[in-house]
Amino acid sequence: MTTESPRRDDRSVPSRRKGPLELRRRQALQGTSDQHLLDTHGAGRFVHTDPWRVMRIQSEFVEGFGALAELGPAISIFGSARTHPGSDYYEMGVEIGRLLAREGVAVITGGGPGSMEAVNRGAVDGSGTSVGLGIELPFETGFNPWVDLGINFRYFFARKTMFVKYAHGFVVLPGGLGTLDELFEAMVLVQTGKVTSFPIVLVGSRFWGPLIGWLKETLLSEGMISPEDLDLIQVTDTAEDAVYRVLAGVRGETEERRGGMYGSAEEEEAWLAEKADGE
Ligand SMILES: C/C(=C\CNc1ncnc2c1ncn2[C@@H]1O[C@H](COP(=O)(O)O)[C@@H](O)[C@H]1O)CO
Repeated sequence: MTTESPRRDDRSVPSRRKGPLELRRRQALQGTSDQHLLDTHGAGRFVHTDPWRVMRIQSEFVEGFGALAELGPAISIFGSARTHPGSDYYEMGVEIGRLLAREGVAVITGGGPGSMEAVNRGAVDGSGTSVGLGIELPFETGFNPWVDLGINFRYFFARKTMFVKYAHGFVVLPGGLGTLDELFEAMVLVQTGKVTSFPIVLVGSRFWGPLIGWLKETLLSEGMISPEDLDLIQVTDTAEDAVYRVLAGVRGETEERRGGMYGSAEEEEAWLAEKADGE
């Protein structure tokens, strides 16, 4: 038995157009857009629908672009939400914020506690521009007191766009999952050519060393990344060198100065040898 195709103009099949959509059968029996707009029953439900979310997402981009368009030179700095004043990582963050501010470079952080606070604090101390891009979380922490220009986001992806679009490079302090997410997103954007000339400097060789070792010994040796991908990141141990490297990278000076991730090919060899000796 063959099944005949229904005729396009079969009037027994409910059908109608809704903007660009062609709707048939059950799809066509839902109300029109105007009916939904004017209907007061269940008012408030609409804010949980995807079209409404699209508007909110759009407004986050509009707000972000509007607030940051005239920021000038800026560096985004990531790092743990859990470090405390007095710890090495926190104090490193303060110093990096201060040094960038003194170079006339704005800092952009996640606006939260820990190393984010440290960097914002340093920027204020250095009389610079201190930006925080907050994120709505179930455990709300609010902006740290050293954020001078704060924008709160509902959506991670809109916020991430701002970190990249308005910064000329990234500095990454030790951190957890949030920091790793931000680091790897940046690396993928550079690897895939979505952003160019974008230096990424990791601070803390003891902290980052094992990750770099894994990238080399597992990802590279199993052919999951190319040797050039390892050049996407640099590692250093001082605030001065981190700021020097990220600003040199912004100015396109990276290649003259750098032979490998550890500043020079020799330094990198030495680090690898030390690691092989069972550090
Ligand atoms: C967990 C705590 C506070 C959370 N508040 C945050 N506010 C703003 N941005 C945040 C927050 N937590 C994480 N981030 C982002 O991720 C990075 C740090 O995450 P990690 O997992 O601590 O490494 C950071 O760069 C932010 O952009 C306080 O207990």
